[in-house]
Amino acid sequence: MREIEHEQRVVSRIYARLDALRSHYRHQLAKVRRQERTGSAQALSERDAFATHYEDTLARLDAVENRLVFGRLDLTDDTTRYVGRVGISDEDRKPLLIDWRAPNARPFYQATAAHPGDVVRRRHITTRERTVVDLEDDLLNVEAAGSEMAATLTGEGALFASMSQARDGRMTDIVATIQAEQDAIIRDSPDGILVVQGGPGTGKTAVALHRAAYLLYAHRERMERAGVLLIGPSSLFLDYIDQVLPSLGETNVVAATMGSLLPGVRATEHDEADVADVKGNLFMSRLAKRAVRGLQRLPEEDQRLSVEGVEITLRRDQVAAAMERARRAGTPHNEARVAFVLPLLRELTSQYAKARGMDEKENYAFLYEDVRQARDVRVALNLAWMPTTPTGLLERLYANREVLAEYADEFDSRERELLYRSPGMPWTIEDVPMLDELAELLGEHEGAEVRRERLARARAAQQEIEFASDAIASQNLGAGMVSAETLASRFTERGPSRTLAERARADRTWAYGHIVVDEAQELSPMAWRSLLRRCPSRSITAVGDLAQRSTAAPAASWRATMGKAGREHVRQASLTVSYRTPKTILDAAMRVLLAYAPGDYIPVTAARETDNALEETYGPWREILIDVVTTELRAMGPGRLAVITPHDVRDEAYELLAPQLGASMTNPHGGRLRSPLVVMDPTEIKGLEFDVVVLVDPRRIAEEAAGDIYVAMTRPTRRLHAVHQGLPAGWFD
Ligand SMILES: Nc1ncnc2c1ncn2[C@@H]1O[C@H](COP(=O)(O)OP(=O)(O)OP(=O)(O)O)[C@@H](O)[C@H]1O
Repeated sequence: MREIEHEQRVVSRIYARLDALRSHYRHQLAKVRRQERTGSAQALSERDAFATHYEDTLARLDAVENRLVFGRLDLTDDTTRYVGRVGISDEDRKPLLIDWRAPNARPFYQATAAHPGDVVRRRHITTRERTVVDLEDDLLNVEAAGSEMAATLTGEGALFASMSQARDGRMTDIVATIQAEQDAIIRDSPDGILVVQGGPGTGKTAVALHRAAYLLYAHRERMERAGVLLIGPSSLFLDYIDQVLPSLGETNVVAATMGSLLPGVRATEHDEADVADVKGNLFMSRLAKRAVRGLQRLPEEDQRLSVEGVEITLRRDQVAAAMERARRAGTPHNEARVAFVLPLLRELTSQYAKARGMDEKENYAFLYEDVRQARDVRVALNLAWMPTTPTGLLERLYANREVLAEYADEFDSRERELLYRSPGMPWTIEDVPMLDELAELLGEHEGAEVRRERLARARAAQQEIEFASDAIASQNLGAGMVSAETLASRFTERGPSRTLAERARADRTWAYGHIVVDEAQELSPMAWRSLLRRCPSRSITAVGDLAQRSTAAPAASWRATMGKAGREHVRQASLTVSYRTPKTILDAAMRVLLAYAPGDYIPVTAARETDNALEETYGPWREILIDVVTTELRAMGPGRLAVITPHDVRDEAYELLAPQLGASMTNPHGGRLRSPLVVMDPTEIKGLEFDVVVLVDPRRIAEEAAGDIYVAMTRPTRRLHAVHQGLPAGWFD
């Protein structure tokens, strides 16, 4: 009791300091804002620099209210450190609280009885609002060093309390209870490609997000300037995790799905597995090259062209030479068109001047315009070097079986047929890497005017950055908290402009400082190409589980799924303890997976068990589902329940439940994930978790894809209830 009182005094003092800092920055911000908006551009820019700095700092301080302090380390030299969400010092700059990401907070996550380092005692402090409600100590002294087991999970009480909470449809951060194997991955070097293999519920998503926050802290200069890109499997999933990074005080992360990666295209639906397989194959990049090359066509013979009634000749050999030169420059197709067209227009202008008997030099501008605007000339040059957009080109390619046969000869006729689609159909998520590939090969498709405007904008942005750098330097701002880019992104002559994240999102050619990929097992080799393009520094963390792949064929190794990225410097790590799924359910899921897709899976140990974890009801689901779901909802109390069905009956199951349970399926305050009851198929449910899962027709899900049944069965934190008409022996025994 005395201990709790003591810790309460410390925690209260840290909160008091947090309040003081908040009010200090609020006061400063108000003062800066009161200053008149007059003066030189330099003065304005300084004012804005201050305002931005204060706003950022305030936003960070406001975001860390909950569980601000969660740990204490007692060291061999009799000193004590408190660990929390951010670093806070007192008025004399003496540290009161250490940021969880700082090097000297590391023993909080890493010290074990066997390897205590200089830690004598680690204490987990649990707070509710600002009140200390529980303490839990690990004594890491020499006597304890014999029991390695005790150190496998750290802070078990806090960990179990957090794991056993009812779900509310939003992921929360795990800073207070990060486990040692997770911490090692979170703090790993940013260089190269790190692939993390982990079974269901082992914290891959949590680790990926905390790693993003860690890198933004430990390598702030590099990461803040270029931003971090986070790729998730669906927008629903991004919605599920969107609280985590802000609660860790980080906002400079661009979250996207593969379907929203390419500006201007927004794909939300997947192709069928066999189509997806073809579209993900690296051969597609060759198809892209040939399709773009096909836009550059040498005419069969010389062409007679009419300009204002005067006949001139576009010579085949001159077209060939111009083509050769333009290609040699190595610029994308649309951009190289200028290099192709200019010498030919010059040549045609000479001919035209001669034919009209006029002096070429004296009348060049006007003769040149006549030639350039002549319909014949435009048509002939376009046919030889056609400018186009990625979507236009792919639409024409997929709608033409002959062209497909000509360009895609690596594929057999069945595979080519899978690519065929009629024009006007919406793009799928699997189309995006190919569109991205084409965008890269084609380059910008824009008139000279648009290009000039873009260049002018880029120059203005550069000037703003220089301005901001000056402002930071002259005011001694920054200290790793704010970069010139961030500042420049907040103000322009026209007032506040887009944030770094917004600018990065809108720019196909943006080079990110780091990319974090979740559910990476779903990425095709073509998708990996799109990601590598966005990260020339090859600083990538990919987390996933090969056993949870949706495709019919399980992948043998990570490298095999990654295409070109697999040939880069790839390090692998694994996570082996599941914090979500109770043991009985996890074991059953593994048995089913092995029955449908035998393989060598890295074993996963469940950290917890629940009573009555498995249940089954026999019968036709259309007749019994309402009863099963109603009973489960009642028994669950607070929390969330998911009904998981095969894809083709998902809507039917929803319609069946809606008349009686509609109220549980809507939440006016927070979208679908926040409602107590959802109906989803195995693709949508990926990465999410629920207290209770009712599984409809599991056998069919398993027969369609072993990975899908494994995903579906491992979503619950408490209980799995299957509704079926017969299962093979061994499923639930
Ligand atoms: N160290 C931890 N402390 C507390 N909770 C944890 C910890 N690690 C993971 N969890 C919890 O376990 C659950 C599963 O984590 P997460 O979703 O990150 O797993 P995953 O490996 O991504 O799962 P899946 O493979 O199913 O996508 C989450 O509720 C997460 O908060």
